[in-house]
Amino acid sequence: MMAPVLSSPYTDGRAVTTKDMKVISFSRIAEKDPREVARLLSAAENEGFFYLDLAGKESNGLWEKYMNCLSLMAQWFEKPTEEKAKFAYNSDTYGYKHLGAQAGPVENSKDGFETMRVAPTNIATSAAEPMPAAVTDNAELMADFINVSRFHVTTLLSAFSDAHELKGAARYENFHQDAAPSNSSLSFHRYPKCSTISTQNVGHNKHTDAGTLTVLFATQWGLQVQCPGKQGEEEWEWVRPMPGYAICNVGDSLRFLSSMKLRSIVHRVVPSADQEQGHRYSVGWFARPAHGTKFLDSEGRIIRSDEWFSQKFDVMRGTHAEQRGNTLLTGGMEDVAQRTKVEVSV
Ligand SMILES: O=C(O)CCC(=O)C(=O)O
Ligand SMILES: [Fe+2]
Repeated sequence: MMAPVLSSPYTDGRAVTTKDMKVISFSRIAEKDPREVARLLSAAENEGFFYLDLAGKESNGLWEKYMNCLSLMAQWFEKPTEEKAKFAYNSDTYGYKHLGAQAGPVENSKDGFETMRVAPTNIATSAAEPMPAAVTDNAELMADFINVSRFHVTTLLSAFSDAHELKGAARYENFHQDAAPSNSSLSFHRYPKCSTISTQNVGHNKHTDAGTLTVLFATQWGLQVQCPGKQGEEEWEWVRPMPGYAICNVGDSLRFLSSMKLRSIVHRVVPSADQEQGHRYSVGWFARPAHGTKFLDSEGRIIRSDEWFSQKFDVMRGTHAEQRGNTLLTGGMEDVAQRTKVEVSV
């Protein structure tokens, strides 16, 4: 059973302002309702983040699929680290990532999450680098979760293609043929229980997502987005967890493919009151274009999406000083002052 969503991310329960985000009905997008498509486009062009209401039959039980897969993986995360580390394959699309492998939200800190990633091609027991039994024994469930997530992404991408009047191979969904090799991946994240005042091995450093669209599932506080504040400086705002709704965001690859018409939002994860009580979990379907897809990036280069992806993950593992040196971490969404700011606390 899922615990109820806490009313506040703060341990003293104080009221919180949350980011006002559009709620898009997936059913209406699937039906090509022009008003809903216009709202979707406005969310992607102006905000870069939106809630996706999964209640309709068109969503094919996606929320329940997420809950079933998460409960399997939450049990798996209980295993000792040495056990989990057997599935670390030095890949950013499949296998285990240990706590602290990337830079954290605070200067000189390391991240506070473990990840188990499942690539669509990696579920079969026969894979050269096998997944844990929690995945292979439930291959159908995992494949179903991935396929239905994919269907959601394709439907959204197709709405963007229509809105941007793209034809044939130029349509966004056509860079995402299921059979084409890509870095698309299903990621299960666990942020171990911690105190909200710790700064080492907590949270997830600021970033934009490397791929096209992310469909994120989370029922606990922790996620924050960067928004222009009153003083002209960027400020962090909390994203309210909403059971039954996925949180979608436009990644660098889709922004670049759209010639910057669509926007990404810089986001991060910091410890919240939930994490004083137990681990925090989030699950993401990270859609990424087929290998070889080319675009103009935020460094002014024509680059392949798979190359952008691998450079970005290298930067995420780098030091904060290295991250300040180019636009890769936040995809060019920050001005120089913001990008080079040293974060001394969260
Ligand atoms: O854990 C979360 O809620 C967000 C994780 C995230 O932004 C990511 O993995 O790209
Ligand atoms: Fe992200």
